[in-house]
Amino acid sequence: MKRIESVSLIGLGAIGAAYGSKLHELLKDSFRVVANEERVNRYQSHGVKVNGKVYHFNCVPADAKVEPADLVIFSVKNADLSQAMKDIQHHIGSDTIILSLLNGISSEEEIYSVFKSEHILHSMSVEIDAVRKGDDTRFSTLGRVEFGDQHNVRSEDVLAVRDLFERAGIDYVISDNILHTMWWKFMINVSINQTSAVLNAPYGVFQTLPSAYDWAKSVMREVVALSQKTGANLTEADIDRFWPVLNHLSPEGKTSMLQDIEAGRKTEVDYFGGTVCKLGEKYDVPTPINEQLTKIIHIIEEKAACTNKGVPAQSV
Ligand SMILES: NC(=O)C1=CN([C@@H]2O[C@H](COP(=O)(O)OP(=O)(O)OC[C@H]3O[C@@H](n4cnc5c(N)ncnc54)[C@H](OP(=O)(O)O)[C@@H]3O)[C@@H](O)[C@H]2O)C=CC1
Ligand SMILES: CC(C)(CO)C(=O)C(=O)O
Repeated sequence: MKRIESVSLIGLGAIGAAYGSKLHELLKDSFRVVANEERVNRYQSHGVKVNGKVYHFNCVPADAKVEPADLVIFSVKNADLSQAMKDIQHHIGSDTIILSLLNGISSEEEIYSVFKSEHILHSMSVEIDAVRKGDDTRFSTLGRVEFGDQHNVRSEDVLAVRDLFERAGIDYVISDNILHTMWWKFMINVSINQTSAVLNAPYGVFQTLPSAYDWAKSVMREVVALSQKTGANLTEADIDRFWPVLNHLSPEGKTSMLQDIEAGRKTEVDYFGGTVCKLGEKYDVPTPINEQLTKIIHIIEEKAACTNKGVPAQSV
């Protein structure tokens, strides 16, 4: 069996730092964090905090020529993926396994279009409630990584990643139907990320207010309808499967999209509601709630961009 002895990760944010802390504890300096000079200086001068503990990861500048890693993990936001692929290219060799922990349903394809690698696994992290403020990440649960081969076979790569997760103490599930798994997570993000962003609501609001969760479910139903056309075939039972997951998250925890809104960053709305609306047009499936959510979130982003530039929104 292939054994993963070296891992390179790009995107030391909430997700990257949370899983990175486990990989660093296992692999020490064979776990490398790739970043540009400004980020490397920042990570090296203060370290990165995960649940109160300061980590000094082995940071490698993006332009350094290095030995390829056994496994490369992407954990940037979708809009940063294209730059991240350039920055981490020296870490990807012909045998390197690639995992993308990005939400949405397009990152694996985007990575394939650049590296043409047969070693890209599909994956997603679920039931994790990591919240990041600057370089300080906290989580109450690390959840699990669900991953699999695009043909749903237990390939050598799948078994190698399973072995790594066992050694690192990262919970995982190997999916037998990766398309369905990816779409299930997509449905959750389209729903809970976007509704939490416009309601300014941490998980506790959805756990305790039936009206909020009912609305979130109506967003999921648009994705269920679409999935019937794409072959992912989600059903009402898949919606019901999210309730116990939601209740396992910290009431104070926040979706990655709400964290983006609060930090005045651009969100991943184009990869969630934006994608739903495009697919809705393609397959002639109505997606009215996603259309409104997408519009509202774009407006919130525009307001934040004005604030960031010091321009009052009313003068634009
Ligand atoms: N947070 C969560 O609970 C979950 C998030 N996800 C998904 O995981 C992905 C990452 O989300 P999250 O961790 O929350 O995002 P964050 O914004 O917390 O982290 C992204 C990190 O990527 C860094 N980055 C961006 N571009 C580069 C680059 N070229 N080189 C090196 N570093 C780079 C950013 O650095 P800087 O800050 O310096 O710009 C930032 O630290 C998203 O797709 C999200 O939807 C999935 C499950 C749960
Ligand atoms: C499912 C959820 C909401 C938390 O793990 C997530 O994926 C996110 O915050 O982006």
